[in-house]
Amino acid sequence: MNIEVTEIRKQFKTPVTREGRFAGLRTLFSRDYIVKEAVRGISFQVDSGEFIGYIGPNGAGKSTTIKMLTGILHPTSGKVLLGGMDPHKERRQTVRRLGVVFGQRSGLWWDLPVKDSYDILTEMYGVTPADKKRRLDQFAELLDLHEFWATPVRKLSLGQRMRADLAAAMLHDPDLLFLDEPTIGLDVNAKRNIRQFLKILNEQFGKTILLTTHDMDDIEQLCKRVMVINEGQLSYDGTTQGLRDSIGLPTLFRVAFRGAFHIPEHFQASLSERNNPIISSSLINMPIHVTKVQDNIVTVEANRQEWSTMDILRELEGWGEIDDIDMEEPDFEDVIHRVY
Ligand SMILES: Nc1ncnc2c1ncn2[C@@H]1O[C@H](COP(=O)(O)OP(=O)(O)OP(=O)(O)O)[C@@H](O)[C@H]1O
Repeated sequence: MNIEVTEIRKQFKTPVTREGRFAGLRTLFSRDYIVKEAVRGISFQVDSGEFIGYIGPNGAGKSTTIKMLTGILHPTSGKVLLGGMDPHKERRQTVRRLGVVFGQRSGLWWDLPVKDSYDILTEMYGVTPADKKRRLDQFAELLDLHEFWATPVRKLSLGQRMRADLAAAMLHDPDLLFLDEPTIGLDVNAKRNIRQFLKILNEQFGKTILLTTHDMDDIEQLCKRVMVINEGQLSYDGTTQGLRDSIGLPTLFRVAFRGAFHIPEHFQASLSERNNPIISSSLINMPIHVTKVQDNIVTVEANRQEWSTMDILRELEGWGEIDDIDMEEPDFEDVIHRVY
């Protein structure tokens, strides 16, 4: 199911709080409001089958956007269409095709065993017993649900609860999934399991997934495309690799030479800068420069926006006979840090 979002805005009006006698009553009847524009004119399209990340700093407007997409909030202006339907006006039809998972709170009944929650949900969505059985068998295996099948939700570990919630969101076989922080608070192992499951949902089941997260490993490992929201507006919409490239943090190449090698002087900017910052400042703009030489290993920082990997390798080959090369991309956390 595709998503079409056109120029959506959301303003929140909160009454100005009065002070002094009868403050509460005066606030209630006040005509003065503070207007907060949480989302300020966002447009994007998501094709069926995409796995897209939606990231931004705290308070940027992510949850407000998701609430408008899922029909919980109505945009102050602009339009949302999910598979051609308005999620607010055609709520019943859209809800059937949506799955929503919030990492911070469970969609299951706290005191009931997991399986009882599934019974209620399948009733609510009118899922046939045969479909219910088929889907639960499938997810029980993929998410290892059996170990806590009869346990009340409140007694589950965070990782178990997340698995139970994901299966719950899939019971009515939605086309489109909204996931809000599905790996929050999980240990490395549990995160890996959840990511693997999400990958299967997207690649094998063809689900369209929009993922909100503060975990940049989620984005790197799962999403080809990422949108960044900053102060209510999109500041980036493109490939994850493109975001990395646009920030221009250097890639590190560690090259081991066999035997003698020669580094052309103009690539030694950083080395000489350490010794003499004045001489080399004009050379620092070279697309690659050597930052360290230790025995036969040369470390080179390269700006891959200016030179392709092939250009860089060709240049390095000219310096001597290469024994081995190790390449290290900039850390995605660092990239995002620059974007925010
Ligand atoms: N119901 C509301 N009334 C008034 N202001 C609100 C309301 N909901 C959100 N806001 C404000 O709108 C802005 C965006 O909030 P939102 O929850 O969408 O951010 P977010 O990107 O999801 O943040 P986080 O990463 O912390 O969850 C914030 O300044 C928030 O205080």
